[in-house]
Amino acid sequence: MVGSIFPVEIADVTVRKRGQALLDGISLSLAPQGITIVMGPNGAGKSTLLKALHGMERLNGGHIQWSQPKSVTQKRQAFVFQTPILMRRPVIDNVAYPLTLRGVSSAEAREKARQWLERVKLGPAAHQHAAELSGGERQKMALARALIGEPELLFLDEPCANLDGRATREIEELLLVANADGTRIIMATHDMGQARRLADDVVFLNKAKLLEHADAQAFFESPTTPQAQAFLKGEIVE
Ligand SMILES: Nc1ncnc2c1ncn2[C@@H]1O[C@H](COP(=O)(O)OP(=O)(O)OP(=O)(O)O)[C@@H](O)[C@H]1O
Repeated sequence: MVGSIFPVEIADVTVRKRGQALLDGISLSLAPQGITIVMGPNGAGKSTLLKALHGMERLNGGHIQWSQPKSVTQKRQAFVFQTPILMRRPVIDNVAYPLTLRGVSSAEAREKARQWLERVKLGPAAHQHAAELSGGERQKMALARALIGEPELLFLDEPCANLDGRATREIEELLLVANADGTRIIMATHDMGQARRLADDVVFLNKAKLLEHADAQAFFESPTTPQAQAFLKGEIVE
């Protein structure tokens, strides 16, 4: 049994594009358990941080040190984007895809996908075309496709940004169950209520810089920076 990919040490990470720093000297250590919520105003660098951790951004400085080699680390992660990627296939094949990629037989992959579709309450939609699903259903499908591979770490970038309350609640319940079952979660959200409901710890970014990393209770009750205080009051942060 190979050990955990956690903890991860993020040391002085900088990402620049077209002369602009999207991440500016970020240093952070993330523990093996829980749900980390990445918060901050528009353009703060939340998506870029998630993508950098997932190996999707070239770093201009610093480094990210996982507790396992890169080849192991990347296979143990999954990423759910704000707008789910849809394959032009039935829902069940979209969900089975990560397993077929790994060489699991089509019958076994489809059976596992069917079970996951039941868990996310999409069982009746299994044979619909993915493009026929509503926004909330697409996100649940994306979540099932991410979780079917039993990732040690799941990234989510604003997964509920365009969803109604009911779909948001369903996604949050699935995330809490996944986390209780052992999947580490790192998620970017604008939604303060969602952050309060889900976070064990909060990473607060503003203008490409890390301003706070704290336990959720400490962050929400006594944020230390004026920017986080203003953000939590719903003020515009500059
Ligand atoms: N490929 C790119 N080239 C140039 N600038 C970019 C690129 N991607 C993002 N940016 C800019 O970098 C900044 C940080 O973007 P990022 O998406 O990480 O922020 P965010 O906190 O996730 O924002 P939002 O809440 O709006 O999604 C923004 O100003 C954005 O416009």
